[in-house]
Amino acid sequence: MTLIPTLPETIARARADLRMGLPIALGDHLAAAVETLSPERLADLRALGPAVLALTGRRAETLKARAYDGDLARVALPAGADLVWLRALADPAGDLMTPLKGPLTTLREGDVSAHRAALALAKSAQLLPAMLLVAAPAQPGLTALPPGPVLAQLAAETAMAPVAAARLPLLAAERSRLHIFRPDDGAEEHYAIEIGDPPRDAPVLARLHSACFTGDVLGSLKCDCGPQLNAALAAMGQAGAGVLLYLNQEGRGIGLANKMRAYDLQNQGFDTVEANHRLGFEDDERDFRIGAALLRRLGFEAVRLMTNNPRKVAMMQAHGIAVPERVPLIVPPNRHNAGYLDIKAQKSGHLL
Ligand SMILES: Nc1nc2c(ncn2[C@@H]2O[C@H](COP(=O)(O)OP(=O)(O)OP(=O)(O)O)[C@@H](O)[C@H]2O)c(=O)[nH]1
Ligand SMILES: [Zn+2]
Repeated sequence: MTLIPTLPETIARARADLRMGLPIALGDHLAAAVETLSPERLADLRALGPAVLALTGRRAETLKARAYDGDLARVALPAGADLVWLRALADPAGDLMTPLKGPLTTLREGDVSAHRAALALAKSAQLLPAMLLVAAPAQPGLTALPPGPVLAQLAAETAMAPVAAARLPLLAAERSRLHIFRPDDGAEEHYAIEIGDPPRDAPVLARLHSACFTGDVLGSLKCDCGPQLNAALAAMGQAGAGVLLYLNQEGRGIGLANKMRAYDLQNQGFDTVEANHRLGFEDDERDFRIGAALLRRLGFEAVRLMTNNPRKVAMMQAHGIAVPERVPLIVPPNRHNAGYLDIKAQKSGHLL
């Protein structure tokens, strides 16, 4: 029967539900995102049984909560815990103002697959990775998913289909085409800008650019994205050939809202890596398999990759794209981004 939603389609619905504040069923648990949960729904969920707050190991570290499950911690809700308490654990914005949230009691033993799937879904919905879970059966009308298969599906590579392409003369290169690719899992579309008519049997000058609304569109001085984007297009224009992938992985994959939370933490004195960790994310949540898949779909097998990030080179090679040459893409620092660029060199291995 083809009219029943597939697993990836149901996951896409679950992402939308969580973003709206609607709980979902994960196996024998109901799960809701703390960020979007209303007080009324919290009360209804708590009426069903003892509730647990699932946090990533990263967030638990900041909160000094024991993460017995390695990459995640299950915090038991004390009797008086309300939405203010939950949000304070979920969101590090107030950590410095109200540092003492504990002592927190975390659970050990038992099956954590629903909790792990819940956190993976929160990340894939670009919400704060903090999920409230209650052991209760699925309710009519709620999106229901099996935890194990959800985890496997979220870790799997998504197929990308070309949707449309057209000529798009650019300031940097008049002979350019913009290609749109759509994933089959209802997630973000990604773009490829093909400059000139690069031969498919030779390494192409290529750039994998991750979306940065603040840098690319607003000209933010806090990062190097805008100047890197322009420099890459200019180099390709000059060479007469190239391909720039514009990947909608804003904020290294955490989304613009979480990136602004990270910026707020940076204004409190934390660096770009610490800010991600305090929010409960890894330093870099991007899936670079998408870039390799798009290059292959466009017919490229080898790239001269414009990047300072050795991880990008390694990920291309690991996913079947040869990188015979890395082309550095250094732009002059300014007084707002010098610290950020230093941290990328020190902690993320960027070559400067
Ligand atoms: N989470 C987070 N993301 C940021 C921050 N500053 C910039 N970004 C994001 O970081 C990404 C920058 O990616 P790129 O320039 O493609 O990659 P890179 O890893 O720096 O490597 P290069 O190829 O050398 O530029 C974009 O998605 C930005 O939105 C920050 O402080 N926190
Ligand atoms: Zn940027």
